[in-house]
Amino acid sequence: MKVAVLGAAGGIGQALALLLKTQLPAGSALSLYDIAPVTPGVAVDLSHIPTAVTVEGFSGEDATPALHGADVVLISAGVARKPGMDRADLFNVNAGIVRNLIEQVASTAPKALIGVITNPVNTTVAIAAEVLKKAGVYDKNRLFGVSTLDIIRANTFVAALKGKQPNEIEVPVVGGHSGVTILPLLSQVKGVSFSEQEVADLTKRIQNAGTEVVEAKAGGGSATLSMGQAAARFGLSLIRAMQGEANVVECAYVEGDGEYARFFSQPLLLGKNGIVERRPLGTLSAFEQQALNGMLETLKKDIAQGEEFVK
Ligand SMILES: NC(=O)c1ccc[n+]([C@@H]2O[C@H](COP(=O)([O-])OP(=O)(O)OC[C@H]3O[C@@H](n4cnc5c(N)ncnc54)[C@H](O)[C@@H]3O)[C@@H](O)[C@H]2O)c1
Ligand SMILES: O=C(O)C[C@H](O)C(=O)O
Repeated sequence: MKVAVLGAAGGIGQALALLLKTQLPAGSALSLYDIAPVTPGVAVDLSHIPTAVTVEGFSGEDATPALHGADVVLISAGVARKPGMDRADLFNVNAGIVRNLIEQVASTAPKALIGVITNPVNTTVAIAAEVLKKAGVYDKNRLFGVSTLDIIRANTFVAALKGKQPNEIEVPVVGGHSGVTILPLLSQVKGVSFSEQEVADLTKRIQNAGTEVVEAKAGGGSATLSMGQAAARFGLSLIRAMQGEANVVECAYVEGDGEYARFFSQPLLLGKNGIVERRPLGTLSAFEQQALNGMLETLKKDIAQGEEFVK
């Protein structure tokens, strides 16, 4: 299997590349691309780690040398938030970056599974879908917005509150990846229960966790290390499913049946060609149902902005 990371010299890209170098199955290839000239050096640095994963690095305007033969492409190229900004403020710069990179994926690795990390995810995934469609290679089972960070955060916060080990907790997080569109389904977490106040407080904390990091970094960027871990988890799940492992389920932001919005994060059964089955959300509490209804206008607007951008 070959995994390409686009944006590989950045905060997320380097953390993700390190985790993939140490955790991809033996015989895998890791291909790093970033506009920054340091990228081949990042690859040389990683190549000294003794695992059976080859690493190559490419820089400059052309991403295609990194994309030849890629089975999975993870994209974190773009700018990150500073305090006072919300994710939508990144659109002006990142929309064009994602469009350009996806055009190159479409021409060079049209069958790859693509994970979009670059914000605003609610919108950049719609851009990616429209670009792939224009190129005649869109397959809605192969394009994912990576929302795994919301899940690992939710797992961490719930475990801390309830005195559990984080690996015992799995919180489904559905909707989108910003503010009110992030909806943790706390009513579905096995082995714990919550008061109404706990649900309200936890939901708010999970929705604001990105801002918590942006403010703590005080102008030095947004989440990179936890996102590296989240993207590695998601990318490795894609690889495990592609290699035939059964019952690999992850939540991600994908095009579904449009019941809530064209793109929506929900649990997905993964397989050799990406999504095998979109799983239903299950029974929602009254709080969750109200939050779901309340997010849809925002989410649909975010999606429409991406669709318009490519028209
Ligand atoms: N999906 C999520 O949950 C999630 C979480 C955290 C961050 N993010 C987003 O991920 C993105 C990257 O964050 P980061 O902290 O790694 O930022 P960063 O600034 O550390 O790294 C971004 C990298 O992208 C590269 N880049 C910029 N323009 C490029 C282009 N045209 N082609 C190739 N590479 C290019 C830069 O050279 C840089 O190395 C941001 O948009 C951020 O908001 C998403
Ligand atoms: O908050 C951000 O800007 C980055 C990312 O989307 C996050 O959730 O940490």
